[in-house]
Amino acid sequence: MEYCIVGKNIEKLYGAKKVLNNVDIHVPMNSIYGLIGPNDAGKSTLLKCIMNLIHIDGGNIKVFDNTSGMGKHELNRIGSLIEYPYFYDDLTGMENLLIHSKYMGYYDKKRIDEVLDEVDLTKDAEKKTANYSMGMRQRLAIARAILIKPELLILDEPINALDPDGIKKMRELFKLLNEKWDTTIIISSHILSEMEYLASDIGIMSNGKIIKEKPLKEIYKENKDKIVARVDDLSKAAIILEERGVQDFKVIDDGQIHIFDLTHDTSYFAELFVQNGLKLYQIDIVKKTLEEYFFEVAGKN
Ligand SMILES: Nc1ncnc2c1ncn2[C@@H]1O[C@H](COP(=O)(O)OP(=O)(O)OP(=O)(O)O)[C@@H](O)[C@H]1O
Repeated sequence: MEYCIVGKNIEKLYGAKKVLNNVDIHVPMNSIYGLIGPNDAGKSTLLKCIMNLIHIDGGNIKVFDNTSGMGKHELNRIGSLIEYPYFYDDLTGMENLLIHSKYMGYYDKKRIDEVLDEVDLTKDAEKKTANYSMGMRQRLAIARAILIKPELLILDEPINALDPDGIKKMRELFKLLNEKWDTTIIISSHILSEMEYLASDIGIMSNGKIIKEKPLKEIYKENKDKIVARVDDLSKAAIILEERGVQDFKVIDDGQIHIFDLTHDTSYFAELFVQNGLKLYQIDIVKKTLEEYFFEVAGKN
């Protein structure tokens, strides 16, 4: 597998506190890598270390082919949004992007108009950013990050200030960048349902470590689906299952029974319950969500 970023044994201390404790990270080329974890896990710190905004105290980070980490050459291939989106607030959105494109040596007025349109800011382009809402600042920061058509995009909680429409548009934009330009994207977020839509790979951080790293597809494959049935008499349903030798099930308080033994399908259990006189209100196969997986993994750690 080809990787865009490989970090090994990364350590970062603030005073005596080890904020990153031997972090290993592997970001596959052309992936959308969702970095998730509770508050204080160290996600922003890790992204800052990858960006070389702060120095690491141990370990190493390979960016593209550069084993010394992020250098000048790599920075020209990267777009980022880390923490609060700062701008020259006396200038307009457009002027801020013009300055950034000159600074990056990527002057293309057409591209500036294009990114403003992509983040839905065309009509606000001539307003001073001092008058932007937080959501508008976040969208302008995303426009700035994608301006140079980066090969790698590093986004720290890029959607937390956006409304549902803004979140949907950004999701489509990130997917488009990934599919059309092969942009590798590392994105940290607390919105796990959003990560499920977006990410191809997941890294779970807890207490300054990456405790799990996997393609989302594998997470789904490993985490067994379950059959969820809603019936009128849960105790009777449990007895019926036991009589049939089904042991891997759980009675849930709110009228549901969860069956993890999937050697039979839903129609088998539907027939079994109905033939034994139960009222069956609903029966479905349900996939484990990323949120459930996250709590399971984070809970163990
Ligand atoms: N400049 C700093 N000086 C001292 N401690 C810091 C500094 N920056 C971060 N920390 C500490 O490092 C720890 C990890 O912070 P970090 O912001 O990386 O976590 P996070 O996972 O991004 O959290 P959140 O989800 O809340 O954004 C926290 O305990 C924080 O207080």
